[in-house]
Amino acid sequence: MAAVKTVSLTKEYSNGEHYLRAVDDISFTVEENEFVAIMGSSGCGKTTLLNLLGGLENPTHGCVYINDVDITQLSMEERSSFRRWHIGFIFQNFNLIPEMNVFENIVLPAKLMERNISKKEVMRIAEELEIEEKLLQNPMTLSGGQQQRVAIARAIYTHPTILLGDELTGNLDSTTSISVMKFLKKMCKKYSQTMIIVTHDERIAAMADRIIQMKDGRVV
Ligand SMILES: Nc1ncnc2c1ncn2[C@@H]1O[C@H](COP(=O)(O)OP(=O)(O)OP(=O)(O)O)[C@@H](O)[C@H]1O
Repeated sequence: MAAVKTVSLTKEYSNGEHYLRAVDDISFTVEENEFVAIMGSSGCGKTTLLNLLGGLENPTHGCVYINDVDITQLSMEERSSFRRWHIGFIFQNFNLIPEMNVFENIVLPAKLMERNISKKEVMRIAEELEIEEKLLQNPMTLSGGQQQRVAIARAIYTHPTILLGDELTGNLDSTTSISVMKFLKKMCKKYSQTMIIVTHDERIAAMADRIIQMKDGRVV
């Protein structure tokens, strides 16, 4: 079974009189346990594609299958529940909740899934990401790179089958980026996860099993 499959996936935005095809008729498959990097110049549609894969936007045409479920056919409510159980999303702007401390942010998706929280497991992940001393702090008091690692910890704590990341190491220096990616690869292997990331960083992309190159909304 493919972990992710898109069929003629298309997203058009209207800018007044004009239509822009940010994602233009993309069909591809990502296998279970595969690590794919999406690359391409600014504005070519990478973030839009990732948002469609994660069900955060509706396509104009086409379908997205995640674990054989066409998420474009789900209601908003069904899609949020599906996303919670199957997809981990690491956003470019982190989306951390300022009213909660770092620990509470990391375990929030698991709480929403009504799972038991293991402090030991949070600690293990936090140590790998070198944020173990920040767990009781407000995330807004952390550096951009530290906030990014909190967002990564939150996305992986529930071990989602699909991990989607938009420039997930964009705020980290190159040594930290590589070590974070090595850790994510190890976790994906251990928990049979599939990882799809958008990156501009050639060294990060080189760690992937496959690179998908985009140009003007298409896979080239
Ligand atoms: N909500 C929107 N409304 C109108 N146009 C949009 C919207 N979101 C994205 N676009 C346009 O769609 C195109 C693709 O944008 P997208 O953010 O997917 O590109 P990208 O490859 O991720 O770029 P970058 O590498 O700079 O982040 C761009 O021309 C952008 O202006």
